[in-house]
Amino acid sequence: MFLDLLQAAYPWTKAFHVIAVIAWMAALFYLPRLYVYHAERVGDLGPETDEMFQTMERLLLRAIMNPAMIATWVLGLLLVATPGVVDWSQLWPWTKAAAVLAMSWFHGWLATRRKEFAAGTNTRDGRTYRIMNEVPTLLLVVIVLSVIVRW
Ligand code: HEM
Repeated sequence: MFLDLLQAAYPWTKAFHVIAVIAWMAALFYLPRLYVYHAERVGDLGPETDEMFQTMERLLLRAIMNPAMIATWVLGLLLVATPGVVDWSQLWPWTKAAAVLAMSWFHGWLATRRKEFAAGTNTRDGRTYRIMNEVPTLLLVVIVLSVIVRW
């Protein structure tokens, strides 16, 4: 019964999964960019700029990044539960799962860095955030190749 429902909803579940993924990725790309500017400029521009960055970072995390991650996970797991969608004897579900777990770790890493900026205890420089900005790009490539090429 529930499985029939999942099967009937499959294209919709997949469509909303991809929509949630796009929102999540947009935030995962933008937040480390904000951290680059925050880490590099805050000394020159004073406490008002610091507060403005903090507000942008908090809202991006709370209003977009967290809800988008939850929606991506819930809809993704519904797809996993849909009969005939995932064949665990193939390689692609495993590479995708590994990259998705790494993406979720990156999300948590960014959330911890936000708390440090809010407490005024950030120790990392702009260069570190520039480098970390590449992490979601690399993981995105692995995920899209996994689901589309299906090795
Ligand atoms: C968070 C946990 C996630 C789970 C459990 C999950 C699971 C799934 C499953 C089972 C499918 C269906 C595959 C098919 O019908 O062929 C799917 C499709 C898809 N996923 Fe995810 N996914 C997750 C996160 C992500 C992320 C982070 C991305 C991108 C960064 C992503 C991108 C996609 C895309 C583009 C498709 C559509 C592929 C197609 O058209 O066949 N997913 N996902």
